[in-house]
Amino acid sequence: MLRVRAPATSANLGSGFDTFGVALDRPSDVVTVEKADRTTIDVSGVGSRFIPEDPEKNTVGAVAEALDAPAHISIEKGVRPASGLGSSAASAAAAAVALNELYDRGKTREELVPIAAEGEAVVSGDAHADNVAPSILGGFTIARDDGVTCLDADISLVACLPEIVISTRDARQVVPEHARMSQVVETVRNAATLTAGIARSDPALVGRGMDDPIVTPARAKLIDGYDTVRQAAFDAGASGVTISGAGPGILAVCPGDTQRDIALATIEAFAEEDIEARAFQTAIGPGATIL
Ligand SMILES: Nc1ncnc2c1ncn2[C@@H]1O[C@H](COP(=O)(O)OP(=O)(O)OP(=O)(O)O)[C@@H](O)[C@H]1O
Ligand SMILES: N[C@@H](CCO)C(=O)O
Repeated sequence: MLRVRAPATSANLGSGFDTFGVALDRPSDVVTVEKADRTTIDVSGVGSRFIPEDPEKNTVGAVAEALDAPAHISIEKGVRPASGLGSSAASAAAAAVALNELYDRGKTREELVPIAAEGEAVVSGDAHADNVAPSILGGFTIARDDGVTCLDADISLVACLPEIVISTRDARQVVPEHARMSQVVETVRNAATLTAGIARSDPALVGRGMDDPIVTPARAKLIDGYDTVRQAAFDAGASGVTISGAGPGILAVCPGDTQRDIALATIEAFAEEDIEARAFQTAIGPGATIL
């Protein structure tokens, strides 16, 4: 029997759609695996009643299949599903690390990324790796089809989670098919600025580099109160604010000692719209850990 904790993640960071992601130091999922003749799954914890236990429909089932590692898999959810905090990816990442170890498959952490991404295909129709990469490797990750680049950084964040449900599948439907060249230029400029900010652990640069003129404006329409909350976070000192993953979570970068004020400001701004929310005061953190 083996237990692995894998963290929530925030993907995209605005300018890095389907490419950038960060591991968050909280919340997380814990997955326990035990060898079995066929894969079975049980799920407990936050939002577990919305998560299928059928291996064909749960992200961890796809991972067990891809590693040819049948097991009884117990998932303790700490990351609410359909949150924008990489809930489905946290379970997949934990299962990939756990099953690789349980069956002695000898894959490196980087080799486990596309395997865990198979789980994302089950829930969103697309095997994007921008959540599973940081959940497995930790830090800030740049996920490409041919591998992952990983950087450590010390950045404080607030992840605010409103009581709204948006599925990644639905949020991918509103992504524009085309962009103007001026928008592409702005996105490249911002993505480069953000990456430099990560390399320097500079929250001002990271925040400035999160602006995205293409995907975020289209998705913001799905989140009631998005503009109010974004402005409230900036007023409380955030250096950058964007949608976390496919939403509805919102991610704010917190310079200096602004974290608590930003967390409260985002909760209050959602409350003004009659939406309950909770805010995690978090930071870029480590990847999956064998317990
Ligand atoms: N192990 C799992 N954990 C969480 N959700 C799962 C799992 N397996 C399947 N699902 C399904 O995946 C969906 C949630 O995934 P989705 O990608 O929409 O949200 P998310 O992972 O929180 O968000 P994001 O990828 O935007 O950060 C729900 O419909 C849920 O039932
Ligand atoms: N890059 C993905 C992350 C959510 O799974 C998206 O924004 O759709």
